[in-house]
Amino acid sequence: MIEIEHLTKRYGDITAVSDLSIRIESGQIYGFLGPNGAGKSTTMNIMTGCLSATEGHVRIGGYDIFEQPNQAKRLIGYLPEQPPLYMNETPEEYLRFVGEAKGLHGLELKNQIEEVMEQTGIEQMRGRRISALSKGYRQRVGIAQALLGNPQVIVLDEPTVGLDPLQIIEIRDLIRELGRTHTVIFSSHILSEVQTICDQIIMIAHGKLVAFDTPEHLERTLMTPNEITITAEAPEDEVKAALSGVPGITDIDWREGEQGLVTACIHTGLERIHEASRAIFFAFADRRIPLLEMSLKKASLEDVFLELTEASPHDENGAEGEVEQG
Ligand SMILES: Nc1ncnc2c1ncn2[C@@H]1O[C@H](COP(=O)(O)OP(=O)(O)OP(=O)(O)O)[C@@H](O)[C@H]1O
Repeated sequence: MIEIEHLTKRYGDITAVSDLSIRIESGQIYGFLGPNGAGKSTTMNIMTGCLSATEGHVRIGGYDIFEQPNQAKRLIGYLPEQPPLYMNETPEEYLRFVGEAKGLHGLELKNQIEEVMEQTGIEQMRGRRISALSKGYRQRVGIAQALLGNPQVIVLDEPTVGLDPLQIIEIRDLIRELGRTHTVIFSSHILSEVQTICDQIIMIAHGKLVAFDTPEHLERTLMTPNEITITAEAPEDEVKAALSGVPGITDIDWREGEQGLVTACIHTGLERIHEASRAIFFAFADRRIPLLEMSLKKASLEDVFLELTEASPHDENGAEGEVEQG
């Protein structure tokens, strides 16, 4: 559906997107994840024909966005980070204006406006000025205009930013709903959001692709080890002896325990956390060593994100690499 090939965008000395290649298939929800300044908006602006590229190609449904912009743009609806809403207009007036700009008119325009207002739940607000709407409803109006013209792909740049928790839930539900009938690509720097909504995660940092996978597979294949923390009531040498026969342990950090107690943070192999915790339990039980505490910390998507997007010392953009979470 969308092919991005060797895409590069430079703003003077700043390389916002660097040799990015992605292939997006129809009918899935893609989360575009990356820290601030990673290049998400730049990529989305190029993909939707709003910005030129320095190098590379983008094809939408086989049409080149730079050479056949009209055909390519017809297949894509876009909600930019700051949608150009006309505050003095009502949603209905605004949608009519956008629809006409997309080449719709007459009955078709009227029907489509009704349809997108229903899809985004803004019918009740049709006659109010946009300036009087909450941020959540304004965002819905922005999504409604993206849906006009029946595009196959919907691209949403940070659609939940600045919304309150209830509005965030509503917009996420709307994205899920749209995912049933459209290919949806939305950017975010909120991990939990991307994890719960998307079928695929595209992760970028410093303008480069660092991961492209399902949320589940990304979590399973990351490099961060799992951790098991135990507290046992026994001398340290007995605890060491008990752990020496446990398979799957890659490393142990010994922590200072209270009197008579030993605390250790045990690292295990990637997929072996339960195997290791079961073996630890029985090793201590066999030796009748009281195990007072055992807690598991599984590697999470957050770990993957931090691991893959960590700012490199040679970061040419000077990007901050900060992570915000919802
Ligand atoms: N018009 C511009 N002129 C110069 N530099 C720019 C311009 N637009 C973006 N940049 C730079 O390009 C890089 C990528 O920016 P971009 O807005 O695409 O990132 P982003 O991932 O969308 O970030 P955010 O989540 O903060 O919106 C950043 O270093 C940014 O400062």
